[in-house]
Amino acid sequence: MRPVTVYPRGEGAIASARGLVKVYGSGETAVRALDGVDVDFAAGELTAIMGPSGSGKSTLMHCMAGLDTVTDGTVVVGGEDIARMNQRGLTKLRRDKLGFVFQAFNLIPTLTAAENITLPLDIARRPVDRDWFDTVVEAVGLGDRLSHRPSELSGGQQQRVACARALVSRPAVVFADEPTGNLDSRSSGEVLSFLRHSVDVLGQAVVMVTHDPTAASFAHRVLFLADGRLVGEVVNPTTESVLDALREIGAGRRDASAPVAAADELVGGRR
Ligand SMILES: Nc1ncnc2c1ncn2[C@@H]1O[C@H](COP(=O)(O)OP(=O)(O)OP(=O)(O)O)[C@@H](O)[C@H]1O
Repeated sequence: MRPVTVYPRGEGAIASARGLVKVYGSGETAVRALDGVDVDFAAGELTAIMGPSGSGKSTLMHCMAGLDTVTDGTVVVGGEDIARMNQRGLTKLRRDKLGFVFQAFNLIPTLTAAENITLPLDIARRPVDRDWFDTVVEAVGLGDRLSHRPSELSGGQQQRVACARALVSRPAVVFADEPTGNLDSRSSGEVLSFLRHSVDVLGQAVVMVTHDPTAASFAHRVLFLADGRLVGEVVNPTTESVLDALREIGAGRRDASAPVAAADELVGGRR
């Protein structure tokens, strides 16, 4: 594990945070969920965020995506400072510049795959760029399933529809929160391969929270959070190097004589 790469003044990043602090509550019960995070996410990069339960992964993603307010610091996404935006501005930013993939696929059961994919654009009354739609559908490998409803698709196929829905508006960044949390290993592989493909071939920026070292190994870079701080990164990760980094975090926080048990608990504790 090495120190987290931060670009000078965030140049070249599609989304950045500096000095990001998030405190929930106040007084004695206040929780400092993020404690001064500097981070940059680049286009053409799939970044995984890992760390123990309660380390601040979801909070970081929510603050970067304008889903939660920040206590201090700056967050810039697609050139806009979202820490200063009002609710209307945040709604527009999420609609126009961000894509989301959640653990639950959140597809509309009565709509076909194609209709689910274009739903955000249809709601926003924005035209569908047919060339881009075809590119995304081809990349996701669902060309022959477009007229199917979610109940006629496997879990992996449903999540690939959700990924295509996140990409169809050409967002600056896709945020994926445990995108493979509900999938078996084969379906996880399908979804992760697609997310990686969307980054390598379509130039997308994807940020993914995961507890799974194998899922993280699909990323270009894995960031590790502990107690609200970014404590290191692994570039071009493998399952093994991610496990080693988790052991390092576990070893620093617990009995150093039992780092492997600590890592196993971090990795397996959620299953
Ligand atoms: N709405 C909230 N109100 C109060 N405290 C919160 C709230 N949301 C999160 N927290 C606290 O902030 C800290 C970070 O939580 P967060 O959900 O970001 O962690 P996480 O790393 O995503 O955890 P997990 O892996 O369990 O999902 C935790 O101590 C949590 O209890």
